[in-house]
Amino acid sequence: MSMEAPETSPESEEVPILDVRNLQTTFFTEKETIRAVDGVSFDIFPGETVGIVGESGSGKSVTARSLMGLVDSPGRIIQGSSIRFQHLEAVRDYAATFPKRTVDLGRLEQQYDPAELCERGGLSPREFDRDTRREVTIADIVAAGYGEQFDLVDDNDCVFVTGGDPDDPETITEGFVEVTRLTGEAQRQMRGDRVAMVFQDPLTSLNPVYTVGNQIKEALTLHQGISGKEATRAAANLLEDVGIPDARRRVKEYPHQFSGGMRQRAVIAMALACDPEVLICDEPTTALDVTIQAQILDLLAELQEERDLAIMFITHDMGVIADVSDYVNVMYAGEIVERAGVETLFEDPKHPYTQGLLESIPGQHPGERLRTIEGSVPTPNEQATSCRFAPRCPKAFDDCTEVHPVRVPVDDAGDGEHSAACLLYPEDLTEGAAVRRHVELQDGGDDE
Ligand SMILES: Nc1ncnc2c1ncn2[C@@H]1O[C@H](COP(=O)(O)OP(=O)(O)OP(=O)(O)O)[C@@H](O)[C@H]1O
Ligand code: NI
Repeated sequence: MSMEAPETSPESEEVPILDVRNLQTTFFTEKETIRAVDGVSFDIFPGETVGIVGESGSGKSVTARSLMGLVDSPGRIIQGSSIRFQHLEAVRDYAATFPKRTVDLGRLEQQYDPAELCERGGLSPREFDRDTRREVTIADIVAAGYGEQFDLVDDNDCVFVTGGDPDDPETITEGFVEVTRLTGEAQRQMRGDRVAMVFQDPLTSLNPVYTVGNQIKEALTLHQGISGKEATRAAANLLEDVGIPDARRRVKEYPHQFSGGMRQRAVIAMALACDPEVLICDEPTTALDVTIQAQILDLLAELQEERDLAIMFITHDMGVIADVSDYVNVMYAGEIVERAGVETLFEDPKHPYTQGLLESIPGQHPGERLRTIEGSVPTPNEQATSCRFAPRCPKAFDDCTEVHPVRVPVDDAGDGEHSAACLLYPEDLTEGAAVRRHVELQDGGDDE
């Protein structure tokens, strides 16, 4: 996985493997429109675990399924959303395999002025998770699905090269595969070979009528092209890697012969059979008892270290989040309301929702009844014009029902590592000035 090309600069290692911007996944049911994921932005670096935490119905699983290209009908990822997969080896591989779907963005960058395109199309920089039009790039416009209207790209295009010659994939130094634009074989290759997912219930991933070994072998054949005796051996090795004792015998057993914890280990082995760069875990330990849960979390940490895996870890359990994450995204009603490094989040939570979640961890106030946040997560049916947490928020004031907060930096360092979407911030401004700042940012900055 190392980047051996001599022209690769050291900075290229600093690129997040997944860059998610303004992700919006909407369910268009007969009865209503549900904006399950509504403008979510975050990134994940190789070897890093990014947690997503929030109450039931906040949009965690739909975020995960969007990254996997597994959104069920009547759901759709809508225009403006972008999920960039920025693994250099994968980009080269895709450019070689799908040359007709590969675009030289470097060339387009020389021909077009993104700010002018925004102006012409009436596009707000918010659409690209940017503060001002000047910050918008051609990559933003194309990735978010606005390239067609300016005749920059075709519907089919999904591999975007920003450095190097797309016709000579080995020379590529920078680029991305846009996950939201993948279809057909290109999508299948991403889902299998590059990004894998582990669900809460291992039985959704295991077929009861085949042996565990055969299912892992099938994954190995499909994604790594190995079969026969070699695959049998590799399957047993994988089971061993995930800590299943007596693996050589157990590959021949059926899922029902495994305990819950062992099944989840088998599912993780299956995910690893694809040798993915990104592993998405959606409540993988929720159904397990505490001891087994801890073992699975240890296993994931070990595998991450060995393979430099990027992990997105979803749970509603603040305790688990504290254990596994490097960074945490707190989700509420389809939005990320706070993001911080794990220690910062627990020591200095800024958003009243995060503060509420932390207060509701059992054992915070011994002898007292467990505190909970009253009420429940609303279903976002319309574009937000106010703070969706305001009706439950102990700190809400009048403007909270009038202005939709934008996520702003809240850390002392001001490096953007810690941000929250709440009208109480930035703290150094007066309440009125802070509210005005949010209105301005919402409108797309003070571009002149
Ligand atoms: N197939 C679907 N059709 C319609 N609405 C859906 C569908 N899947 C999810 N939703 C809606 O999207 C919203 C977010 O759901 P999601 O499953 O992502 O929540 P979650 O945060 O994972 O919750 P939990 O902790 O219960 O798993 C919910 O309002 C849900 O009703
Ligand atoms: Ni879920």
